[in-house]
Amino acid sequence: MKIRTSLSLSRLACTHLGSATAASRASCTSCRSFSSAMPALTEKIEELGKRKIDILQYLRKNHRMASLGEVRLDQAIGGMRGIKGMICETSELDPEFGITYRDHKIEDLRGRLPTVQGGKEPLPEALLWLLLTGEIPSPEETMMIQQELASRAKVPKHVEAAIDALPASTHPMTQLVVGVTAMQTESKFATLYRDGLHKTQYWKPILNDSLDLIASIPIIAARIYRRTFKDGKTIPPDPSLDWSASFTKMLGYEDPNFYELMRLYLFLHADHEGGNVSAHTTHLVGSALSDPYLSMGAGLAGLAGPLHGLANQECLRWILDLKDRLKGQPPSDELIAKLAQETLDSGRVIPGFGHAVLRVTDPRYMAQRAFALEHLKDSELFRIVDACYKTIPVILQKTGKVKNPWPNVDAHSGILLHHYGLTEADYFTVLFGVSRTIGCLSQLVWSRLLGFPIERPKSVTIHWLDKSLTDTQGDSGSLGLNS
Ligand SMILES: CC(=O)SCCNC(=O)CCNC(=O)[C@H](O)C(C)(C)COP(=O)(O)OP(=O)(O)OC[C@H]1O[C@@H](n2cnc3c(N)ncnc32)[C@H](O)[C@@H]1OP(=O)(O)O
Ligand SMILES: O=C([O-])CC(=O)C(=O)O
Repeated sequence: MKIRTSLSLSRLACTHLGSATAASRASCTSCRSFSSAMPALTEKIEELGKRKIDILQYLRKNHRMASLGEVRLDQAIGGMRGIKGMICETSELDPEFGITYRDHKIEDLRGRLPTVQGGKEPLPEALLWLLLTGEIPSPEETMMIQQELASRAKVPKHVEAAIDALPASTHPMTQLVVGVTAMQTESKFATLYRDGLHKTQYWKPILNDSLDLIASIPIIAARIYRRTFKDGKTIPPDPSLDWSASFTKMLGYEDPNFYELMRLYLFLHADHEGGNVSAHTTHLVGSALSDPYLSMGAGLAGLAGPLHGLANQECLRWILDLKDRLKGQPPSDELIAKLAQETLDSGRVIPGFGHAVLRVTDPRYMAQRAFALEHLKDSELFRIVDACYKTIPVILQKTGKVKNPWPNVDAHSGILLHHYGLTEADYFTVLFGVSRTIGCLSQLVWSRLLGFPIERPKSVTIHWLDKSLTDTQGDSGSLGLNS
């Protein structure tokens, strides 16, 4: 499917050493780092980077010791909620309004980012451009990055072999982590670092590796799907299609409405500021100058946790369980309340509800709900999700401890995928992971561009807490408690 423009683009040559011969370019360390990283995109990132670096330098010089807030004991014990301890440029999460991508709300971008001709949903490759450059791309720029990704989409044989060495029953997220990590052999950053690349240049091969990985991860992900859930025969990428449609086709689906859903899905799940588990892990590992393949592999391992990305598979299971119990009857508040209470009583969480930062219904949930209202209004599973949307927050509120009783992104995605035939819940987080490469790797490019150091917060022992807090609060401490 084509974007709303016709543009013929050849691969752009390296501008760094404009007139150098191919042989001299191939032997030049700096030039090799530039050679295939899209000069038009690189220049835009560099331009914005200069402005941001100036601001950071000014702030460092004039406000170095300014406080961003105290750190309380409950935050140290409670997963560092609310501590402002890192910088992320690509997106920001407001508890009341949800995520903004470079200051643009989800619902605004759903009318502004380029789409395919005749389509409605934003193209994730256009979002990648926005996250990297801070600018909404033109259709021509979107086409440029789309073609760039299509030309980079390839997976070495040893990566396929590494995945194929695992039993087909291995959880798809484990296979994804293995595949992405095995791609590390391709890292240009790792090679250039060993060759002595100057630190101000790191971000360029990081960008180069990131584009390669974003381009290729759909091939890895589709291989996993085909070997675990289908006949094992792979379907090649289709360079005439956009990134999402080509991926969907590789999975084995060709419904244009499913292509639209996947564009929306891959757009919505891409980025959620810096502190979520997958982004923060990618950032942390990357701060040690591990390359994008290793950093993203680690981030994906974090995404595979049921309190984070894996919640979407748990959600579909929960809803299917409810459907079985309904035995064809319309969903009743009583039955939903009963199942929810059983889940809570057994010491489990209700998947797809709650959030560490959000205090409203996730706008990503609302975007999926809007899609469902348009495309699958009559689906039984949608009716169940709709009933849960009205019933579960009340039940969670009654517990008195859940800070956010409202649904998050994971509460909706499963039934949409299920509607188009992708029913294998264990696979859902892989789709999330494919999308998240866009956000995590854009963050990684920016972390290296801004020259952030290795991340290393301070930890303390319970003894240290006991001693320093009780000394300053004037009580005698808890030293006798366990004796
Ligand atoms: C893409 C994403 O990652 S979105 C999140 C996906 N995860 C889920 O949907 C899983 C279900 N939700 C949860 O487990 C949580 O709401 C989280 C992990 C998302 C956020 O956790 P927190 O920030 O610790 O939430 P909060 O401060 O509200 O937790 C307070 C208590 O409420 C409980 N709680 C929070 N959400 C839920 C829930 N959906 N069901 C039952 N209990 C819940 C917590 O487990 C905690 O209980 P505890 O004090 O007995 O340990
Ligand atoms: O922000 C979080 O902690 C979790 C989340 O919704 C995401 O990463 O998409």
